[in-house]
Amino acid sequence: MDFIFIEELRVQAWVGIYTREKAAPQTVELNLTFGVPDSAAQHDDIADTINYADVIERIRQELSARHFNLIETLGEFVVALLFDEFGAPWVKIRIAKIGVMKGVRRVGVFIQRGREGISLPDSSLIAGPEGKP
Ligand SMILES: Nc1nc2c(c(=O)[nH]1)N=C([C@H](O)[C@@H](O)CO)CN2
Repeated sequence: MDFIFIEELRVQAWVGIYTREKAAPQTVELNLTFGVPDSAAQHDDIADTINYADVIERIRQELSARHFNLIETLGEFVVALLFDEFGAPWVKIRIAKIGVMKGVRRVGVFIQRGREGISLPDSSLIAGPEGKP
């Protein structure tokens, strides 16, 4: 398995439990890593892998179209999108709200999951930006 990463993807999302968060979207930052077949590199063919431009477009579309109370629910939704629509065998995702609380730069959720039957790689090999998950 190879891994595609997408770092510091900023998306407008409807998320939060407060009235102001239900009235307007806010910027969330996503860091994603997902598995792709290493056979894609051998064939040098986009048809054999997951097109990361399509992933970014679908995340933007979906997050602009629905509201989530919890950042955890939003995170699980993106994981399900990668599994069900793109067939990713393994996903690591970190989603953060930016500057929503005084004295806190980012707050959010981190989820790492393999599809049923897919064993997890050693996570130390696939650290996110600056070594963060
Ligand atoms: N575990 C969580 N706690 C909180 C969440 C959340 O999504 N998961 N959300 C909020 C508010 O929406 C907050 O972001 C507003 O500042 C509070 N706690």
